[in-house]
Amino acid sequence: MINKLVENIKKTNAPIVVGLDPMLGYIPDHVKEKAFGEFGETLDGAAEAIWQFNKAIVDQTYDLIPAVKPQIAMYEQFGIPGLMAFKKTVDYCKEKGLVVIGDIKRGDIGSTSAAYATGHLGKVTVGSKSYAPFDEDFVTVNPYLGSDGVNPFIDVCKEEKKGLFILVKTSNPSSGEFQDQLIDGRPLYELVGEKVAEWGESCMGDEYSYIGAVVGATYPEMGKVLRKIMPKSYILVPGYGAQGGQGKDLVHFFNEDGLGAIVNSSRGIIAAYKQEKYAKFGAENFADASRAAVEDMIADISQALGNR
Ligand SMILES: O=C(O)c1cc(=O)[nH]c(=O)n1[C@@H]1O[C@H](COP(=O)(O)O)[C@@H](O)[C@H]1O
Repeated sequence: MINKLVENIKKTNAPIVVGLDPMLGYIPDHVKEKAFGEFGETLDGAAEAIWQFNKAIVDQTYDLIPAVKPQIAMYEQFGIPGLMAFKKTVDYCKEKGLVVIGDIKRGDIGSTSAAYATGHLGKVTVGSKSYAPFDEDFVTVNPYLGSDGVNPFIDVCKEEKKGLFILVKTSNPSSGEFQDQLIDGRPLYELVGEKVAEWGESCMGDEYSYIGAVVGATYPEMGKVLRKIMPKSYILVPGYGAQGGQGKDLVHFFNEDGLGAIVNSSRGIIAAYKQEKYAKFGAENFADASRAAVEDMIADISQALGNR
């Protein structure tokens, strides 16, 4: 899958990911009214609204982008119907040729991680049959439990030719509370970055490893150091847009070949119609506003990379 991700990035010339984080508050009234008319103000109604919202955005943007990142929490909050909307979204995006990064941030003791990896990346066996329950291409993994919590994910990736993005330095304001703690004079995130590089060595695709890292756009200086520590790992960079990251902050997350990083924006794209800049589209044309926001994000990052 790392090869497909790199191929899609080269084809679109757009190192970006659209984050499909569909909170109900971002969904225009006309979409909600239609869904609630059919299913009532129920969990099924909410799930239908988020599915229709996602589908419209994917239909208007898939030709411009290499990948999407549905964040499972936004679906899980609507229970089983929400998870069904998650799965429908994963399948639809794959049909459209997009790489799907399931943002699930899992990680546990080995046997439990193995079950998460089976459910999200692998196949589960039921009697004589086997099923791929969620079937994302990549997932995000929390490495706090150490190697035996991460290895089951790596094993499934090797079998299924899939990939991981492992949390190294997260974008949120409190991320330094633990991640920046010094151990023998070095911050913990650097030690985790070294471990990601080591895990990645035995997991090489053609140019890059399928074991990648997450490093927030909000910490560009740390991104520069981590880029060097993990030269063969793709870096998923969230924090663009709504959290304040801009193209000019991101150049050092990329390698000299212009590859090596993929920048996520969720609210900045899916709720673009709510921003003054895109207000002219109106709520009716929310997906056109998302397309314009994708085009602007690509231009911003390309310009920053061109100027370095
Ligand atoms: O793993 C992630 O994607 C992630 C890691 C991180 O450090 N920071 C971060 O914001 N994210 C996710 O990236 C998305 C950011 O959303 P926006 O701030 O709306 O663009 C959310 O789905 C977060 O859960």
